[in-house]
Amino acid sequence: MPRRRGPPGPGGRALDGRRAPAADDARRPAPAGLRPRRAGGGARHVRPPAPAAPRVPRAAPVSPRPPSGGPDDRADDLDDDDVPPPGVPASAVVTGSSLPAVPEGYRSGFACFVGRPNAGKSTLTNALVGTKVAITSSRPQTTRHTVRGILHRPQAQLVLVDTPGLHRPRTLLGQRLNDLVLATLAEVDVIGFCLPADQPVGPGDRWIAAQLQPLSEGRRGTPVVAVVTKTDLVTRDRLAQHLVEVAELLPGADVVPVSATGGQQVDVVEEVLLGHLPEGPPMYPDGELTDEPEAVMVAELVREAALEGVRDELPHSLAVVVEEMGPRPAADGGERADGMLDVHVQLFVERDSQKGIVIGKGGSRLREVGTQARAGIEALLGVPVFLDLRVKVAKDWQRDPRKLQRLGF
Ligand SMILES: Nc1nc2c(ncn2[C@@H]2O[C@H](COP(=O)(O)OP(=O)(O)OP(=O)(O)O)[C@@H](O)[C@H]2O)c(=O)[nH]1
Repeated sequence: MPRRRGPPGPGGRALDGRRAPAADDARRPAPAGLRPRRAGGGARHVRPPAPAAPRVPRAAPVSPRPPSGGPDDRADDLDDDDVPPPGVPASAVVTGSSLPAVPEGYRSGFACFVGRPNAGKSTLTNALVGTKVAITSSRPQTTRHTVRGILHRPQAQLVLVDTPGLHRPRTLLGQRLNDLVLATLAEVDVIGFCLPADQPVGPGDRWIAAQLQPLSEGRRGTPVVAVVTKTDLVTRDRLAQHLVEVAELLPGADVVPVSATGGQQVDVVEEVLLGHLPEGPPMYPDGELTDEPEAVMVAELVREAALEGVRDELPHSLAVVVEEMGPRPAADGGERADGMLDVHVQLFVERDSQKGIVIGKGGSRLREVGTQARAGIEALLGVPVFLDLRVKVAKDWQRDPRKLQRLGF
């Protein structure tokens, strides 16, 4: 049976299905490594331009399996056949022949949000982009890979890189996520250090500040902006005190208080970040809001739904992989008029007891997760979706290098 791929990618669609106006050129950046190649010349980037190539599949190649409607309650361990190869396909650049003129003084570049888990980085990323490109939850360490959201302004383009929360790692996964963040920080033009106003500046923040110091003082001299998040949760007095603590932690840095959920000062964060970008042409086509592969976005929507209402260690133990995504054939083997997609998703947990929680009594919880996730996926893809969720145990995957690799970390 041939492997199937996902539907053609809807470049620029966000997790809530919103899509900016279509781009009039066909440039696509490459997500491998932080820097995409610049469409308009590439002078600022080290990598040589890739040969022009067709759009890459946005769904990970996956192992075929028969469609099925219900949860799989077998307690299997992860093995070579269980997980498809790591899910983020390398993209490629397609260079447009007629690029629009870039206004004089146009700026473009990367900003990265960094901070402790749960500091509000993803929520702020979504607020700045104006749509949902990253999943959020009240559970710490929700973000597990770097997510790019793209802001298009008449005089500038800002690529926001939302990173996993920096923390003292307790597992190999935690270590890998920290390494990913530190590698990202070394490449961006400006760093937004998020410090939630409702929590005192603590040892975790001081540790992050120490990681940032060599970057801001090094050859690149990357500017650090202190972004005090969740200001709606504290009184004015508490906020004033917090701002003083932050200014002491990061002497000389711009400090911007913001409430992403309340929409207060989001424009100021944007203005300050844009002010630190170098001059240069846009890197992404107009209208592109994210370069997340579709299969990753689908898996993230399922994980976001599954995170609802679970406690303790379970959020950390949950991993989600899209195994297969493809059009459901009509009865005669041709194409269905409604374009329905079959989407097969595997949820991994670390222990049998966790599996029971995720599935729920008689499969009730998994059904709820499926209903919520399906709504999000249908909004994203714009077609009806048959969503097949299965739960498996991949014992201690967060600490197992082989399993981590199979899960894309
Ligand atoms: N009241 C309030 N809540 C916020 C604000 N920003 C984020 N939150 C909440 O804080 C929680 C964590 O937000 P995220 O954006 O997921 O935090 P994060 O820093 O990306 O978290 P990790 O992925 O764990 O690193 C969520 O429940 C958000 O709704 C804000 O401005 N005000």
